Amino acid sequence: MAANNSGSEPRIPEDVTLEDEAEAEAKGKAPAASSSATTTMNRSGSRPQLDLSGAAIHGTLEDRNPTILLPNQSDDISHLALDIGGSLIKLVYFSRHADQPTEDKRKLSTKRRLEIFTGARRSYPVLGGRLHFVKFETGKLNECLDFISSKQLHRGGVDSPSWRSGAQPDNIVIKATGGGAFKYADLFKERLGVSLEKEDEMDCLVAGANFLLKAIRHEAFTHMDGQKEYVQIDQNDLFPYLLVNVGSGVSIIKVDGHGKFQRVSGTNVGGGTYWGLGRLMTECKSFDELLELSQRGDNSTIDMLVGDIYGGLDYSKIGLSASTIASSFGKTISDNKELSDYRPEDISLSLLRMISYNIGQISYLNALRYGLKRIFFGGFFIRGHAYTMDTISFAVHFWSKGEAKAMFLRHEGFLGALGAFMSYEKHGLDDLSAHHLVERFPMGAPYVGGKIHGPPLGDLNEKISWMEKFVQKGTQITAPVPMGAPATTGMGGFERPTSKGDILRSDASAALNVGVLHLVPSLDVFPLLEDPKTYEPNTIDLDHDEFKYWFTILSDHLPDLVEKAVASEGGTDDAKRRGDAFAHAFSAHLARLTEEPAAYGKFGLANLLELREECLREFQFFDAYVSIKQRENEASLAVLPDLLMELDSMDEEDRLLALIEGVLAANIFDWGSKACVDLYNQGTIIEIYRMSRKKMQRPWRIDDFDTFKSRMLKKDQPYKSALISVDNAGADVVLGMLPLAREFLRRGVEVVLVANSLPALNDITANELPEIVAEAAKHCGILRKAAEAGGLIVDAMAGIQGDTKDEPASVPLMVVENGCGSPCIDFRQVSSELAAAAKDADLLILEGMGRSLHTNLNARFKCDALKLAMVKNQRLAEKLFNGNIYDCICKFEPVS
Ligand SMILES: Nc1ncnc2c1ncn2[C@@H]1O[C@H](COP(=O)(O)OP(=O)(O)O)[C@@H](O)[C@H]1O
Ligand SMILES: CC(C)(COP(=O)(O)O)[C@@H](O)C(=O)NCCC(=O)O
Ligand SMILES: [Mn+2]
Repeated sequence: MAANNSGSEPRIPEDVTLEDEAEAEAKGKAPAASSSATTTMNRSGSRPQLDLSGAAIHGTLEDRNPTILLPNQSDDISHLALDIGGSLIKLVYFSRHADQPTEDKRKLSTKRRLEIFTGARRSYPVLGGRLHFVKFETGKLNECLDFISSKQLHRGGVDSPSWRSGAQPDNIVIKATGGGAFKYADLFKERLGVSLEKEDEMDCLVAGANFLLKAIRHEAFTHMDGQKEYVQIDQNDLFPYLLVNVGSGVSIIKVDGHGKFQRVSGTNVGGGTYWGLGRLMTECKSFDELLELSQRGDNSTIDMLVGDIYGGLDYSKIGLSASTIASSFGKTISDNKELSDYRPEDISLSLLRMISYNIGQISYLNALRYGLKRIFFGGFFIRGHAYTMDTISFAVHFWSKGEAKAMFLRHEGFLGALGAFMSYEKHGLDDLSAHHLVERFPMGAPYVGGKIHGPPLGDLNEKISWMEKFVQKGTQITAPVPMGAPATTGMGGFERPTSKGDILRSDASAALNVGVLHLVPSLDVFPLLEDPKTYEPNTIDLDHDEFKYWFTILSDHLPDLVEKAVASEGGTDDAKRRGDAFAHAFSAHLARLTEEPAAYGKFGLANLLELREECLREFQFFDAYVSIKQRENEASLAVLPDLLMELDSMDEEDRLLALIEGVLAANIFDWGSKACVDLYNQGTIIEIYRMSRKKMQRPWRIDDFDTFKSRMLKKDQPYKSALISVDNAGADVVLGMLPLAREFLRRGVEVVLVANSLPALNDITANELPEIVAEAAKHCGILRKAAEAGGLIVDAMAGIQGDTKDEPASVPLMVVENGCGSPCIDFRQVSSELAAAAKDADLLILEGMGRSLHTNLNARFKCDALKLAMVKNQRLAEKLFNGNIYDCICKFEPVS
């Protein structure tokens, strides 16, 4: 964990994306010790390297976040790389997950677990952790040095053994690129005792861009007429492309492959020119101030336009409108005016247009020269600024007559630093794919519209204090995005920016655009997805109207959620503080997304619901619904024996129907649905369950039950292995899903129950499930034998009701975690445990609104799939099924 260094950390006036070390989610596993014992890792002779020899998992195999011991790892490992440019210093650093003991109640026998893991075990060359992105002004190098020093980044972070033992960082080498790696090498040695190992700037830019384009799903986007659109990059069709890095100066690189590139051109008129000239010509003290000014500018007072020359007319013969700039700053020659006679706003806009347009044009010419159609723009000049991107895109589009496409990168300014980081040998990043990376947006950095800046937020208390400060100030915890779509003439010119907002989202808040990248090597693509490339988890696009609706739903639900969360932590004053901070943080995210829906990349409802859970965890609410879940589990387990008896008295066909009805009816217990929560005031759990069952009337809104039943009754083609993804705690799992699982077991079908890795609303987790199964097994031989066979019940608990030794062996009942902490599931990123279990499955059952309606309703799988849910939201029922709230869905999709 970060040291509690409030007050001692440097002030960071630049945007920073800081670690959230409040909770750990490591799933990194060490590679098999033998396989890496002799690996040589030293590509370029630098010392920082991970020595994985002898690596071993420390702790029990059940640990979700096992500590990895690297006995042969020298203490001076560096997890930091720098790009020291003419204007800005960019840092990329890696923090390993905090070693947090996980309380794991799972009763899986080690033997069974090993069986599962044998299938899933692989060697993970990269350790689980997080990549952070931070920048400083080069002119404030000292702040950067203070930052590195306070976090001991040059010594592997404050958690590293060398830091704790107070060892000297002799011989530590840090990868660095950019001119400053040469210029400031001595200062780094003097201040931090570290040597900078220089990496070639172009190598780094290309390595960084290639990594991002390969590993981050929504890294690249187009920006035309104010519209941002993410572009899916096909890995097999990435090269060649043109990379234009707009930093202080501009580098133009033709990229043909990994490590294959040529710097084909460049221009000295770049970001430094805009900022430098702008500073001289206006009173601006910061780059952002200058950019902000441009948003209120009118360049027609400064630029000579076609209309100025043609008496207000277009020069239509060559396609130039009257508002096209004929000559940047050209008008100032004819007026008898001094610099002070011009508005700084107009100057800034003229400058911005001149430089952006010029860069766009030169880039296009180079693309033309090499026959390239795609141009990626990076560098901090872009700064995610809508008008800058629109201007560049316009130039590329205009000159290429739509043939070439300008694309931008979310990690625009960090290409070089990432590339330098990549140059550490054997960190394993090269092997990472999109499914190993999860981007999160913690409130780790102070961000607010206005000018509040502050220290990096290392610990929970600091974060809470920040949120409180915002509230006290009555400041809106979001900064508006002032730019509307600029009006284009379509004829080679731009009108002025149409929106007149005057605040550029503060630099610190812009940090939210780039989150912390969590490296989770144990995530996998679900192997039963029919086509992972075209798979889209979200059923409905979160467009403007849809977002507005969910904004209201989630905002309305907040007070109740906070109350539950605070109660789950004992209702203490500390919990109340954290509850308030959580509410403000989540509201701030919502407000941010309202301003710019694409702020965090391509965002669907699944992401939004997960963001809420992540926010809770950020403020250390690990299970807001814990007592509700317990209460409902107990009440449901008490009536389970009667239900099982009732089911056992039915014939096969009636029983199947009763089971599916039971699942649908019990899915009503959903604490995320407002309508359902209102219902809970009207009766006990069992009363509501009975009422819900009584109301089950076929045909359901989607009713494939008969086809499913026929398939189940096919005696010559029984299923072998069913993956059953469960949803909510209480009646949902106990009275709905467990009896269904039992039906499969009694038919000789192996069952793997799939549950969340982390809590989300009232969802049952994989940790909680074995106890429930064990409880249920006390009254049911089928469940008991299967749970024993699956290692779910340890020996001591077996034989509770008579000796089962003489009974025939059962197929196993197992539990695996799905890798998620959300009410939805994205099958591109599931636990390797689930991926391994899926290999033998011939039936997948998805249950609940989150996992089978909000997500995956249209997903196709390689095995038979049954999607079961009660629709607990009127709008969704109308939108998806032209139906009503409490409609039921039983969608069966056999593969053949
Ligand atoms: N906060 C900032 N301070 C200074 N320049 C900034 C800032 N934000 C964006 N910029 C722009 O980014 C440019 C630097 O981009 P960058 O990619 O970091 O290049 P370099 O490596 O040359 O420093 C500056 O010249 C300026 O135009
Ligand atoms: C979060 C949920 C998807 C959980 O549903 P579940 O998967 O448990 O069936 C659902 O509660 C939901 O969409 N709630 C918000 C809509 C509402 O309050 O009407
Ligand atoms: Mn749920």
